[in-house]
Amino acid sequence: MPNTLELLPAVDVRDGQAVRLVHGVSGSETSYGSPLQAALAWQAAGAQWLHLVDLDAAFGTGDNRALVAEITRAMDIKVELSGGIRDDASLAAALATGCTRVNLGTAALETPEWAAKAIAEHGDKIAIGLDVRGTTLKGRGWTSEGGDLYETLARLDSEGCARYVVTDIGKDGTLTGPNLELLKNVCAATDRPVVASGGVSCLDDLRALSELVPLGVEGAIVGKALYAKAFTLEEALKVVSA
Ligand SMILES: O=C(O)c1ccccc1N[C@@H]1O[C@H](COP(=O)(O)O)[C@@H](O)[C@H]1O
Repeated sequence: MPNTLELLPAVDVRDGQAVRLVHGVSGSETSYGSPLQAALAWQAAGAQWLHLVDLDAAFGTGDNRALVAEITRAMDIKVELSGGIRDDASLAAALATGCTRVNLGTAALETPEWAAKAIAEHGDKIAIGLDVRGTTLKGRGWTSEGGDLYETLARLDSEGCARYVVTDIGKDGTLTGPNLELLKNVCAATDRPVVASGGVSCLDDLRALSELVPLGVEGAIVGKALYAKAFTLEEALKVVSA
C-alpha cells in the first residue's frame, strides 16, 4: 500500500462537455468545455491518474462512450472509468479502452451476482463505487436507493472486491470538505483500500485525507476545487507528496 495519497483529478462528461454537478443532481451542471482538453491539462500538470465519468451513462440519458474511449486512449496516465458499466457489453467496452480500472456502482446494487462475477474475473481492474447519503447507497445517477453501506461492504469484501471508491453525495460538488468520519468508518469496516470522493475544497482537506492513508485511504478524487481554481493540481501534488 502506498504511503502517500494518490490524487485522481476528475473529468465528468455530460453531453460531450466536461461538467461538475452539485450533489450529483442532474441539471445542476456547470460546464468546463472540452473533456479531452481538461484531461490533457491534468496529465500535463503531473497527474498519475484520471477519474473519468460518463454521466449520461450513469443517469441513463444516453452515453459518451466513444468520447470517453477516445480520451482514455489519449492518456499516458492511469484511467479509472465509471458511469453506466452494468453488463457484459459495457464492461467489455470499458476494459477495451485500455483503462487501468473501472468503477461499478449501480450494478453492485441491482445485479450483485453479475458484479461478483466481474470481480472474480477481473480482480483489481474492478473497483466498486459506494455512493452514499448517510449510510444509504444510491444508484442510477444517485436517484435510486440500494441498501445499507456496511451490509453491502461486507458482502463485497466476501466476494473479493479489491477496492472501494466512496462518495458522500451530500458533499459532492459543494466545496465543503470531505466526510472524514465516513471515510474512517469505512476503513474500519474493510481492509481494502478506499478512494475518497466528494467535498475536497482546499489544500488542508488534502492534508487531512493524507492523515487517513495509514487507515486505508489510498487516494482522493478532486473535481470542483480544481475547476474553480481553489488550488492548482501542481500545488495539490506537492502537498500530498510532502
Ligand atoms: O460523479 C458524479 O458526479 C456522479 C453523479 C451522479 C451519478 C454518478 C456519478 N458518478 C459516478 O458514476 C458511477 C456510477 O455509475 P453506475 O451507477 O455504475 O452507472 C460511480 O463511480 C459514481 O461515483
